[in-house]
Amino acid sequence: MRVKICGITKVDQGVAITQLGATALGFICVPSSSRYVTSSQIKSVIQALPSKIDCIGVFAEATIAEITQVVSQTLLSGVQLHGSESPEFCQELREKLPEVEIIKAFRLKNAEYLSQIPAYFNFVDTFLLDAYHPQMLGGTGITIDWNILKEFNSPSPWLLAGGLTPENARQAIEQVRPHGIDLSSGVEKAPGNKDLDKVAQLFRVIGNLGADL
Ligand SMILES: O=C(O)c1ccccc1NCC(=O)[C@H](O)[C@H](O)COP(=O)(O)O
Repeated sequence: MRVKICGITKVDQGVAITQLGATALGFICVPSSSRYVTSSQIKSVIQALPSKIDCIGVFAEATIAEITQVVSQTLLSGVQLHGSESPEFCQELREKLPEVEIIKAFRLKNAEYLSQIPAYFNFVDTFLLDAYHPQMLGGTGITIDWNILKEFNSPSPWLLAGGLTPENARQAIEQVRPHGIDLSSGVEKAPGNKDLDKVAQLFRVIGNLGADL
């Protein structure tokens, strides 16, 4: 199972979280976020990692040129689109960056929001289902109503996000059965400052649960 820890801002924390077992790190490339990091900060973290894991840049309403510039300045392996990017935008990005994983995030207010997703099936590699907040784009700590995901079927793998913590992650995985999970504020001391004890607790709690799914 993929475990993505998002909102990495510090080299030592990126290294420690990789050693604890994360399969992906997320870097917030949205300037208005308190977890925002520059290309140079991203590169410093990635160059220090002890093993090769997925490194994902998170963007919202950025232009194709802005995204490709950050990817070319860093060693990002994937791009997460967290705004209202269209299927056409994803298609164009895929043509520009054929080797880069494209993750499209959806912020779900209710079950009807899931109906937007099929239009993206041909243009993205992975989906990320996150909680809806009227003012904040992500890292909100709000949990999705997992019941609305019972009917969700996707030909592509998908990650469950939104308010996951070491306390509820195991139940979420067992109930929702995603291909992976994404956590940010649930393993933080403050925005952008990860709590390594909580990250370690997370990996103890989920153990090798992924192997059973
Ligand atoms: O985390 C942010 O500050 C952020 C800002 C703008 C767009 C996206 C952002 N985060 C995206 C993520 O992938 C988070 O990990 C996801 O929203 C889950 O966050 P949380 O509920 O805190 O676990």
